[in-house]
Amino acid sequence: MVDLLEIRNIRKSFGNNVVLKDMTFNVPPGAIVGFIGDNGAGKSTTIKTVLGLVSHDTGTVKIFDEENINIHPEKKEMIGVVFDAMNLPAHLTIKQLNNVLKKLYNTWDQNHFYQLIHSFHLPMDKKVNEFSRGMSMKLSIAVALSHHAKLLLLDEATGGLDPSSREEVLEEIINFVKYGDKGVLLSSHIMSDIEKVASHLVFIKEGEVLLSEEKDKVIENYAIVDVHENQLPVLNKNIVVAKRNHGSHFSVLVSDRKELPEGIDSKNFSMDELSVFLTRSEK
Ligand SMILES: Nc1ncnc2c1ncn2[C@@H]1O[C@H](COP(=O)(O)OP(=O)(O)OP(=O)(O)O)[C@@H](O)[C@H]1O
Repeated sequence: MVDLLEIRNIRKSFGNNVVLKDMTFNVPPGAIVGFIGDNGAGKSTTIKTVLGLVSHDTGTVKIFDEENINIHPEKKEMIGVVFDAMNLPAHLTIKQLNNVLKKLYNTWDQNHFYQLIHSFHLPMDKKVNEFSRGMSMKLSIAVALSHHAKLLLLDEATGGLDPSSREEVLEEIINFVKYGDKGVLLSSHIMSDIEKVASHLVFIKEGEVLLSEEKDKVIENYAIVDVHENQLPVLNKNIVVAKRNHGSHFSVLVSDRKELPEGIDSKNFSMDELSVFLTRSEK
């Protein structure tokens, strides 16, 4: 099966500021890709580029194997999007919104929408502009999940949610990919969420991909080792992903712990530690 989303060598600048440099990764069918990077790393710009909301300078974006600029409006319905600040019509109640969305999307699934509204504990009678930030977020997620999308682009979608709402939303995201034909790009700063649901990890820093890998491979094979600078040359260059300098010592992230020379001990790491390591490392 072809990738649902394929981003190849994307470069984007705003004036002299190059914010995406050679960005390359993909979302295969069945995958939940955790998209991770510090504030300003380029996550939202990447997602906006995918949607054609900002133009890119060079590179290609393919959605469902078609260049995103050529994508037919009907196929656009197959993309569900949640941004941090969504603009759903403020003066409508959920029932009224349902009537609008029914006309907007050929594939609108009212039953599923109301099911999600119920399990997200959203009020039917309040207007959207009376919703809290978290409630608005849950509503946006319910909308994105209710038009039979094949690809979900979720930008910080779980950020403002309380722990039990986050769990409900994460369960729905896992449900979304369960038949193996749909995929999700999920940007988040909450590493426990990524750890819970992601099948793939894409870490970026200053518009560049530092690591793009299946999560299980990272957990099974990757390791962080502490070495003296004199020991650096004994490490196989092909397995060195990134390193951090601490004076005469280095912490090194390697992609295959089995390739480590004898006498160099590896340590396990949490997703949080991996995230901090990568964003503070040199390549
Ligand atoms: N419209 C714009 N004009 C100029 N610069 C922009 C614009 N949009 C984004 N940028 C810049 O692009 C860079 C990447 O921003 P982006 O919003 O993609 O980061 P992000 O990874 O989503 O960050 P956060 O985690 O804080 O949401 C930042 O330096 C930002 O200032």
